[in-house]
Amino acid sequence: MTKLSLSKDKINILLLEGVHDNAIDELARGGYASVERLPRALDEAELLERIGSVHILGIRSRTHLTAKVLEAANKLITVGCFCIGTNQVDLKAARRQGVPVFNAPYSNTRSVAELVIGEIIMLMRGIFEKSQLVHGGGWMKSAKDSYEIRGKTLGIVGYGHIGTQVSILAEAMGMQVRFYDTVRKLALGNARACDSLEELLSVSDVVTLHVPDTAQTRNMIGERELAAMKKGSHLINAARGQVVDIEALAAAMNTGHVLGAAIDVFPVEPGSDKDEFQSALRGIKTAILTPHIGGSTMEAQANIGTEVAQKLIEYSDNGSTVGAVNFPQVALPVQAGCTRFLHVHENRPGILRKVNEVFSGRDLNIAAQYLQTDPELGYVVVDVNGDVDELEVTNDLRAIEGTLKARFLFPSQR
Ligand SMILES: NC(=O)C1=CN([C@@H]2O[C@H](COP(=O)(O)OP(=O)(O)OC[C@H]3O[C@@H](n4cnc5c(N)ncnc54)[C@H](O)[C@@H]3O)[C@@H](O)[C@H]2O)C=CC1
Ligand SMILES: O=C(O)C(=O)COP(=O)(O)O
Repeated sequence: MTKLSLSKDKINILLLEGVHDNAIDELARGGYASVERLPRALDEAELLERIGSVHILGIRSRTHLTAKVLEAANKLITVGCFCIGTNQVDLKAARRQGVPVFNAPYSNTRSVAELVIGEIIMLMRGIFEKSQLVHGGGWMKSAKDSYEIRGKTLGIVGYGHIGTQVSILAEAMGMQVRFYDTVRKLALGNARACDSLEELLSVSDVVTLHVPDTAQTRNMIGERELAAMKKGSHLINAARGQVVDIEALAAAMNTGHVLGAAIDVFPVEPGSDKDEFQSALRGIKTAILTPHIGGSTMEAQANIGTEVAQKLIEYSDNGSTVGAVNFPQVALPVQAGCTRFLHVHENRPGILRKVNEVFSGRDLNIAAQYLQTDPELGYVVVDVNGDVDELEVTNDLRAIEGTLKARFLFPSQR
């Protein structure tokens, strides 16, 4: 039977923000039963109170894992973001704690792309404003500012997993697609790259944003960029809230320069469904505002639940970091009859030698070893044959200066 440094029933798993049932089922199949699931995010104070006893934490986009929380997470071995974005986690602080962070890079991309396609038509026909009026007893039967999307130009900023799917769907409906990305990308179908963001903004009837939240994308759409958009055009943001200067967008919409917008993500989003949403866009009739639900479909959530739970199990069971967003990627097939040790350390000279001395000093045979490093971090997986005092070895590994984390996983299949 597989023996863990901590038996599976003692591994405490906390899943926040209503992670899908599939995650619980997958974890149960993997032998992990000590799982607590909460429907909401926890704030920093609540996290600080609870994190000390958590071994595996699952979150979505609303839980902010700050350096302070991670430093208090003495038992934490891994974090799963049950979404695409990982900007809500201080990834560097997690690395410093020797904690790999996983996400689901594809599972909700189609859902976002479909929402965007729907919004393009809603915006180009002024559906939101007209529908609101009808709800209030009004009747605005007019073709003013309403257009077919056929033949119009869609500008996609960020031609990654979501941007490319939007591109294909929009072309299928007869739109001309232009895109701008900082990385050279293969243009799909008849889409054409723009040389600059300014060029894209100046030719597009609808601009849709699909970039991650980075220092370069913060406020990438501000007053200047909005002014560079065609008069009467539309903006869609289902990427990250910080990408658009919301005050500047509200001003551009109030003058009518930007006719409509569909915004799913905001610089500040309510921590829970009970908190009031504040934004300068509230009340602007041509602004479709949605509560960060781009990836919130039954299909996406089910797939994400399975995908991320599997990654967490893989890491907990055998140390695989394949798919981790902040860690060197290591996967080593399980060796029969071996005990597996995992050692995460600062990448500085001499540490691997000291790790090996822990084993050679005991006359232990290393059956397999796999090391991956990046400029700051080293992660080594060591499989050792025969009888070994796991606790003693792990303690010696932990004593090596520069060690961030050390644990053992097997012996198995003896
Ligand atoms: N609203 C929602 O519920 C959801 C939002 N998202 C967000 O959508 C965004 C995009 O997701 P994916 O397409 O999966 O990401 P991705 O990583 O596949 O694509 C992002 C693209 O943006 C490009 N890029 C990065 N910086 C850029 C810059 N400064 N200018 C132009 N291009 C730049 C990258 O080269 C890449 O091609 C992420 O921020 C993610 O968090 C994802 C899923 C659901
Ligand atoms: O996948 C993402 O990056 C998202 O923005 C979706 O976040 P959520 O899981 O809906 O909180």
